[in-house]
Amino acid sequence: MDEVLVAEDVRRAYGDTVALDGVSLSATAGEVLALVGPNGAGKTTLVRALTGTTDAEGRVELFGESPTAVERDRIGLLPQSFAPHERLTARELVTYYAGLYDETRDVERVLADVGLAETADTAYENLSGGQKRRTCVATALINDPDLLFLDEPTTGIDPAGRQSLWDLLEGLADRGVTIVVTTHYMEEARRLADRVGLLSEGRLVALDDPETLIADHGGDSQLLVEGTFDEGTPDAIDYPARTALRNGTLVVYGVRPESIGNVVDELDAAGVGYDSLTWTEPDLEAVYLELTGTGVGSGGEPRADEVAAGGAR
Ligand SMILES: Nc1ncnc2c1ncn2[C@@H]1O[C@H](COP(=O)(O)OP(=O)(O)OP(=O)(O)O)[C@@H](O)[C@H]1O
Repeated sequence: MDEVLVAEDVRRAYGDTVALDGVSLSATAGEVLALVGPNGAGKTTLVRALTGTTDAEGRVELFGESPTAVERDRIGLLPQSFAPHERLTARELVTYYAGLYDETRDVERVLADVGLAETADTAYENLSGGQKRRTCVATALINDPDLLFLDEPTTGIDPAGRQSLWDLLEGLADRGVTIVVTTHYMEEARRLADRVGLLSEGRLVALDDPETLIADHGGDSQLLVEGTFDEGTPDAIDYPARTALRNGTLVVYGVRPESIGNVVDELDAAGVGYDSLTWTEPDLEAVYLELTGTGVGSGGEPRADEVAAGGAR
């Protein structure tokens, strides 16, 4: 398969801070690769190393050339920090970026694709956070790139806007565009990516398709029982699966949906009252926790409570 992107042993340090500690990966045409990790894991530095916007050790090739040698039109980049001129409208901004390339897509089509057709004449400073981010995405799409890097494109975008952006990116990938996207939303990575790379402290701890990652490292499904329990409660329940208290929640591991009734019977038999039951499948968050000992959390910050949960396993 033709590799559009190859990176080998990429390293980058800022003084004593090791931002990238030997990352190797590749991507093929039409592949969506998601890079996931909490704040400080190295996602932005990796995107910058892959696009040649920061110096890094190791080998990076895009279309068989060094990032700075590749024809500019072929690459689209949405940096994490991107602050366009506030007084220009969305249409003016996208038109401005179109002027930087010899050949571009139609400005109106790109604005429509990112859902800004109705707000194209609003000054950037008056757009909502999500509309601003979508304007930025549009500037990365205007040159009709073959390889697109998006550093946290959906941050600040509401669920409906995220959904439509995902649909847009899937359409691009179907047309053969390779997409490298960073996110700290695990579900976004699972939904969008052909392969997910889990970054922790500058290292790529796993890179595979999300369902394989979950099957290999996600562990058991769990039944979460909310209520008021004491330390002896897990032992009072006569159920074959492992049961533990985690931050006040009674967790029964390895429960299949069809067995939830059996757990309820055991809780009743043991005289354990509860407020609610929630059944959860293993997900990428569980994979990350298993492989790194820490969680990512919805805001990208490491989840201390999940460190404790990891210890309880
Ligand atoms: N220009 C810089 N100067 C000094 N240190 C930096 C610089 N850029 C990144 N770092 C450090 O490198 C490490 C990786 O940062 P990076 O921004 O790549 O992480 P990230 O995963 O993108 O985080 P976030 O989700 O917060 O954007 C962090 O410890 C960060 O403080």
